[in-house]
Amino acid sequence: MAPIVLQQVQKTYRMDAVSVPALRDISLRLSPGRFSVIAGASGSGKTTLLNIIGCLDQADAGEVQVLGESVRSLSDNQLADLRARRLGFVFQNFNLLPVLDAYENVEYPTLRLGLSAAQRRERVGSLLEAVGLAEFARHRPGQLSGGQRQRVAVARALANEPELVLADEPTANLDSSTGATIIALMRRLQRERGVSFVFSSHDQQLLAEADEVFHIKDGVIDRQEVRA
Ligand SMILES: Nc1ncnc2c1ncn2[C@@H]1O[C@H](COP(=O)(O)OP(=O)(O)OP(=O)(O)O)[C@@H](O)[C@H]1O
Repeated sequence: MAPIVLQQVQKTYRMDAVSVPALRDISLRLSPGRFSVIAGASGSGKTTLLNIIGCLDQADAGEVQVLGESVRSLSDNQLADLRARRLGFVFQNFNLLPVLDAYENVEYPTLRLGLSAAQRRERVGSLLEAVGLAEFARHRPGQLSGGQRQRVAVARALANEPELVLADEPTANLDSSTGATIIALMRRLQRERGVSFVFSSHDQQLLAEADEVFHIKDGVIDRQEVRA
C-alpha cells in the first residue's frame, strides 16, 4: 500500500487582503518502505505539503490519503489518533521538551498507547541504544549537542512504532558531518524496521540518499525521480 496518495491537492493561505497560493495542484504517490524526499527551494511549499501529509493542516481541495485512510472522512479525534499511533515526526528544530530528559522525551509518545511500565522501559531503552545515546538517557536537551538532540528526536519519532515518519528539513540545523550521521542513522532504522520515511529538504546529502525525489516548484511537482 502506498503510504501517501495525493490527488489534485490545493492550499492557499488567506490573510486580510492577500492570498498566497502555497500548493496549486499536487498529485503524488509515495512508495512504501522508502526514503522519499520532497525537494524544492525556500517558499516552494514543502512544509505546507508535509503538514498536510502529517494531518497537521488540511488541504482546501483535492484528495489526501494517509496510510489508506481518506483524511477528509476522519473526525478530529480520529486524526489525532492517526497521528499519535501511526505517524512519527522529526522537525528541523528538534522540538524536544526542554524540561524532560532524553529518556522521558522518547517515552512521552508511548504514554497513551496502553503499554505496561516494563514494556515502555524496554522500548525506550532499546531505542536510545539504537541511536547511540544509552549513556545520555538522563541528560536534558540543553545538555546535549544538536546532533544528539536530533538523535533523541529520531528515537522519539519511532517510539510509537509508526508506519510512516515525516521529517521536515531534519538536517537544516546540523553541520554537514553531523547531518550525514543522522541521515545514516535514519536510513539504518528505516531498513531495520521497514518504516517509510518522507522528508522535506534541499540538503544535497539527503537527496543523494533518497529512493525517490519529488521536486516541487511554485506549488506544483515539476519533476519526479525514482531510483529504487
Ligand atoms: N501560515 C502561513 N500564512 C501565510 N503564508 C504562508 C504560511 N505558511 C507558508 N506560507 C507561504 O506559503 C508558501 C509556501 O511556504 P512553505 O513554508 O510551505 O515553503 P517551504 O518550501 O517549506 O519553504 P522553506 O524551505 O523556506 O521552509 C510561501 O510563499 C510562504 O510564504
